[in-house]
Amino acid sequence: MQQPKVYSFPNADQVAQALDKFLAQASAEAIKQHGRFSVAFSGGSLPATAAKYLKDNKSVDFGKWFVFFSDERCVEHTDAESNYKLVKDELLSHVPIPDNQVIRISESLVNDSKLAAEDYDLQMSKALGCDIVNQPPAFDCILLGIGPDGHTCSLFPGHPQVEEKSKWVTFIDDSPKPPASRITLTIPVLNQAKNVVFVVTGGSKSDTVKLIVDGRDQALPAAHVAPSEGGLYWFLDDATAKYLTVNKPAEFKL
Ligand SMILES: O=C(O)[C@H](O)[C@@H](O)[C@H](O)[C@H](O)COP(=O)(O)O
Repeated sequence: MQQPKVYSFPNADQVAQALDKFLAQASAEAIKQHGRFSVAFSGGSLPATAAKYLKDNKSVDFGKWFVFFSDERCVEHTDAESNYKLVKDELLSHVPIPDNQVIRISESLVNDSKLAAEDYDLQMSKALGCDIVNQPPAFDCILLGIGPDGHTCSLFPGHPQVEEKSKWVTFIDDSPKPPASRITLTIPVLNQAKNVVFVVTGGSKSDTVKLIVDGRDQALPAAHVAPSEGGLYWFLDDATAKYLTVNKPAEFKL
């Protein structure tokens, strides 16, 4: 596992500018190497930050992007709680990603999170064109946030989903963060990715980030994210990075 690369910026707007540059380069490299860019988005504040400059970046070949969701609430696609709706509003409705290259939860299954998770796993393996029965899919990029409790995706402290090793998509019906029913990628998938990028701004999680980035406190699910061969990145604002002393922020240069 590589050491995390930590970048810190004066404010969330500059985090968004840097993230735009990072994603533009990562997607260009992936498209050059294997003809597509597979990226998974979390919900919360992440889509707005990731899309702020990216949605107007004319250098990006969005036609070769395949968009997935690191986790998703078990709700209709038009529901205000839907991560698909959030990413659509912030990014998908502004850029030319073919609709059949956006892999979303099946609406017909949102009332059965177990079936929704199994279906999403099948959709994921079909879209990535690989037989992932024996090994997790290798996303080009997975974009993650964290909660104050150190959750990421819908992997929450003290919940069994954090330890799931044989499924690539699992489900939860007692999420401490509403809504209660969700599907989520599992740690083996996150750790197979070529790039995992945490985006945390606002300053309210500086203690949590310290425990994860410096302390690698395994009680916190986000600390389980350690890509075996891929890169691990933290895009933070200065208010969030202020307690880091072991993995101090480095100069951002691509
Ligand atoms: O569906 C979700 O709720 C998210 O995927 C979740 O894991 C989110 O990333 C964190 O809760 C951070 O959310 P904020 O960035 O809004 O604090």
